[in-house]
Amino acid sequence: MAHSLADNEDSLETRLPPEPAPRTGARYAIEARNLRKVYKASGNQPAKEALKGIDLAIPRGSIFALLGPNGAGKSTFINILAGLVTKTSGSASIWGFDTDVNPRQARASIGVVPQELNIDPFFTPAEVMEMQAGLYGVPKRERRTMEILKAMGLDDKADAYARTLSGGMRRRLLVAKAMVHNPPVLILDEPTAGVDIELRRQLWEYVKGLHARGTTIVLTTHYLEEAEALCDTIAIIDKGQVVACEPKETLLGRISDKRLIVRPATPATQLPAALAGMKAEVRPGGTISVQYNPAETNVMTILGRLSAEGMEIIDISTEESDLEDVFMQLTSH
Ligand SMILES: Nc1ncnc2c1ncn2[C@@H]1O[C@H](COP(=O)(O)OP(=O)(O)OP(=O)(O)O)[C@@H](O)[C@H]1O
Repeated sequence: MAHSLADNEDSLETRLPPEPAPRTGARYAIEARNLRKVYKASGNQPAKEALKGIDLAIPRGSIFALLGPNGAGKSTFINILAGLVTKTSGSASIWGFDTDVNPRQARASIGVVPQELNIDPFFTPAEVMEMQAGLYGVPKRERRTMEILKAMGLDDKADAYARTLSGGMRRRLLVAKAMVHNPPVLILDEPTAGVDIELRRQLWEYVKGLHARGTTIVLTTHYLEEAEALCDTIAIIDKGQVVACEPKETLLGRISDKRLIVRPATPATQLPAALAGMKAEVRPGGTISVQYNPAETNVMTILGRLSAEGMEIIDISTEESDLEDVFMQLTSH
């Protein structure tokens, strides 16, 4: 992706970020060091330490997921990067630009897609794009309104009132709007919250398209399935701290437990005594799921115990652990 530049610090033109001079950390799209945020006490609300020293390095070119339970601090982190919340201490840089030292370039290096669908219903997508381009000081000759709308599948809606757009189209318009100044990093805050499965998958395809064209993508999500399907690297934040940040496969490999699913001839209504002390449960339909670590427990031992208790088994299968297991283990929720 090309980044030409207005370099005048005094100019309002913060549009296209220059390639920063190579230096430590510049290979990261985003780098946070010991980032802290304490929201001050107000009224009867005590002060809240929302970020307790976040260290995070998001590689350039990745599709990166920021996962965490409600209140973990994900929005606070994103809002600090977007320049909407002031950090208490620590440092953050975007595309190699420190947010304190080069705030304009840092801000020009990211586009943020907010959670809310806040689009004026009486503007058309083309007008929304042109206004945003004006805000970022992108000169007319460099504007790519139709190109971006096309990439988001909205070119045929360029001149329709926003109020006539479907929810999915509005979300795509917000992504298009965030791309107006050609930022190398795009942050999506819960892009598919409350969106049905079909639309979610459609949005994933658009996001993958932007990534394939060179944009680094960072998204927050509550959907483990979304992180698993879309992202190559995943960080889990809990109570203002990073509890894991690894390539997806490494993270999934952390849990070596598997599950053995046993289907008895007579559907089970309660756990057999033979499984006492094991992590087991009866599933709807009367199958029994037993969690085990293959390095410690032999499947035949489990089956042998059930047979010895008189159970007739008609089928067995195994399941690998998924992101949900890792998430539950790391956040102990
Ligand atoms: N403006 C604020 N003033 C005081 N406390 C705040 C403020 N914004 C957030 N908090 C608190 O900081 C903590 C982190 O909130 P944040 O919104 O960053 O979490 P989150 O991970 O984005 O949660 P969610 O997934 O629910 O959006 C929470 O305890 C929240 O109540």
